[in-house]
Amino acid sequence: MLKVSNLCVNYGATRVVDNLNIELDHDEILMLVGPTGCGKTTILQALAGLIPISDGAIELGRWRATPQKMVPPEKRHVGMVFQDFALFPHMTVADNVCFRLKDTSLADHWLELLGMEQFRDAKPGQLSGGQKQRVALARTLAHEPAFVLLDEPLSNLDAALKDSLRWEIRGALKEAGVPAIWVTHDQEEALSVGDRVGILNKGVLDQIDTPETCYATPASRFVARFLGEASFLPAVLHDGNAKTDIGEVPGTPVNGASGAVDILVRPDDLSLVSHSDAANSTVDWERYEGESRLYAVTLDNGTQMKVRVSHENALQPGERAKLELTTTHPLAAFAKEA
Ligand SMILES: Nc1ncnc2c1ncn2[C@@H]1O[C@H](COP(=O)(O)OP(=O)(O)OP(=O)(O)O)[C@@H](O)[C@H]1O
Repeated sequence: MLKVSNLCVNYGATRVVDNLNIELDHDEILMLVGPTGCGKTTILQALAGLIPISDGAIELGRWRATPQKMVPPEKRHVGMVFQDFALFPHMTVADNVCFRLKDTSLADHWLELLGMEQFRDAKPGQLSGGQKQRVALARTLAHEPAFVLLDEPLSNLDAALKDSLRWEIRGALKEAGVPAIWVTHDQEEALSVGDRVGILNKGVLDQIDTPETCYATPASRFVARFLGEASFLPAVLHDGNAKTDIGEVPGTPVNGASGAVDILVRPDDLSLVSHSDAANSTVDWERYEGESRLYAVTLDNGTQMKVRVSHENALQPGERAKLELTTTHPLAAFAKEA
């Protein structure tokens, strides 16, 4: 188990990672997300042993690193995967994967598993971005790392490739059976391929939990907004029931919120009907998304909500419409902001 306890990292007088606690099971994948500059790369560098830590401990198997006891990267058996692939351009695929490797049979195993065996003799310059990343992953896993750190491995690839490669990477990590921390900017990637998601806010982990829990019951408004479109609708929460101007739904209190609250509403928790006698809102703007349309709609009570509907349902800005809560699952209820 990879265990990070009360980890703090300072750059000079500035604390960049504050009291981080993570425990990862032997084959668990944690997706680490957060806004730019919140400390994601710093965490990976600290775990890899590339920078000193200021407080706390990192441990895995037989080693334990603290501010007093630096464990060098090679003793941690860490595998790293970067967005720019970091392959040697003058070496073939096979030589890249076998670089400093004692048992080269593992290289063949991972090249085959990642569909790259026919490119053994190619140089990185002859490969596409996705192929390069497969080689980089094969190289990392062939070295039998004790844990793997991935720093935005898909950010240099186009959208269509990202979608398939993320599942290949997940499959390979699961096959290797190692804990992994995967930094991404992509909230869809974070929610789909990880076993758990950690959301970092200015160096502090706001929440670490399953994707479903983080999305449906965020620990804070920051997490709610970071993981997707979020609208906050005034409601009165009583006995697990949230009453709003546009319908009643089950409510789950966050941090003991009760009475006058704001419930978190996602765009697919709502329906929007035009030409209704019971119109209660006005369309502000529309974003065409192909399969669907996203609307911003202001209710007559002044609250702006985002709602996603079928692409067939075209409304114009300024048009009156009826917005209704249609979900039956419980919505997270937050105390009113001061
Ligand atoms: N070597 C350094 N010396 C001083 N400050 C640094 C150093 N490296 C990073 N920082 C600062 O530490 C903070 C965290 O940086 P970090 O690169 O970990 O963020 P990040 O979440 O990975 O950002 P991004 O998503 O943009 O890659 C930032 O404010 C950054 O400016």
